[in-house]
Amino acid sequence: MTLLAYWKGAYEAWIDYPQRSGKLLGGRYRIERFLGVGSFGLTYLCCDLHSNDLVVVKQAKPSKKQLGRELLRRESEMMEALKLPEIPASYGLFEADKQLYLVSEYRQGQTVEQLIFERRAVYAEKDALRIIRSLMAIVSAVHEQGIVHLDIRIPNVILRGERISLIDFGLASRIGEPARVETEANEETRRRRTPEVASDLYAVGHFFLFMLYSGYDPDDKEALTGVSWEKELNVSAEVKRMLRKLLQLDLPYTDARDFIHDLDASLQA
Ligand SMILES: Nc1ncnc2c1ncn2[C@@H]1O[C@H](COP(=O)(O)OP(=O)(O)OP(=O)(O)O)[C@@H](O)[C@H]1O
Repeated sequence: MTLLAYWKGAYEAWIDYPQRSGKLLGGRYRIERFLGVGSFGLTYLCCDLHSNDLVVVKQAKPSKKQLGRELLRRESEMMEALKLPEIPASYGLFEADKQLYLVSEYRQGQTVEQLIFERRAVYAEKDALRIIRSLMAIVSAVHEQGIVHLDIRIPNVILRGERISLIDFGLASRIGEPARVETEANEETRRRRTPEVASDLYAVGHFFLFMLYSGYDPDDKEALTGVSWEKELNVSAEVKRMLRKLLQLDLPYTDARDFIHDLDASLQA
């Protein structure tokens, strides 16, 4: 690494350092807790002093300059366009101390990532099918409005009992618009980021695999490292068929409703 690259990295880490708990943003939102940092934003749980409600406030990462701000504006626009009960409501953007922030509704619960990796939740095939079915109801409603999420992953789905929420619309795009991927992006990134229905379904395929792997104990079996999910996971023939289509190993689904049809048939079986 060159000395310049080193200093640039150190400078960015410094300007992107999360703000402290207790600080008031825009004279209204008191930081309760830092929730996390993504590629383009810093997310905080805040108390809205006007309503006394907890809200989520996302700050465009200072080091990402104009691009970070543009993406936050887009995220706000997408959330405004998608008023669905399973998507946190957007309360709009504000600017303070030259920083741009997006305020949205806080959804209690745990992300599927936290449930699997921290709570050690284990999902049997039927449980996973039910959750994927609820997720697909949201995904399909998003698609019906001409939008694709493009970042469906286990940290972006929150569960609380039967209630499911899909968050993080930072990469959401209108179906058919040009892909916003770098020219040197690999095949996997293209599959996930091209603004078309198949990209979300591909991501749901991986989400589904994460849930099914939650019950996988490699000690139960011979050393299978490096062997594909089809050999490692003990799943029904119908689930295998759905996964192969989602993951584009067989002729892919072109519409979320076709996958939902197969899910319903499997759940009723
Ligand atoms: N509306 C919300 N309700 C509850 N928790 C939330 C909400 N939005 C975000 N979070 C929490 O904050 C974390 C980071 O938020 P978010 O995914 O929006 O940020 P990000 O910067 O885009 O991160 P990444 O790109 O790494 O997913 C989430 O994983 C989740 O735990």
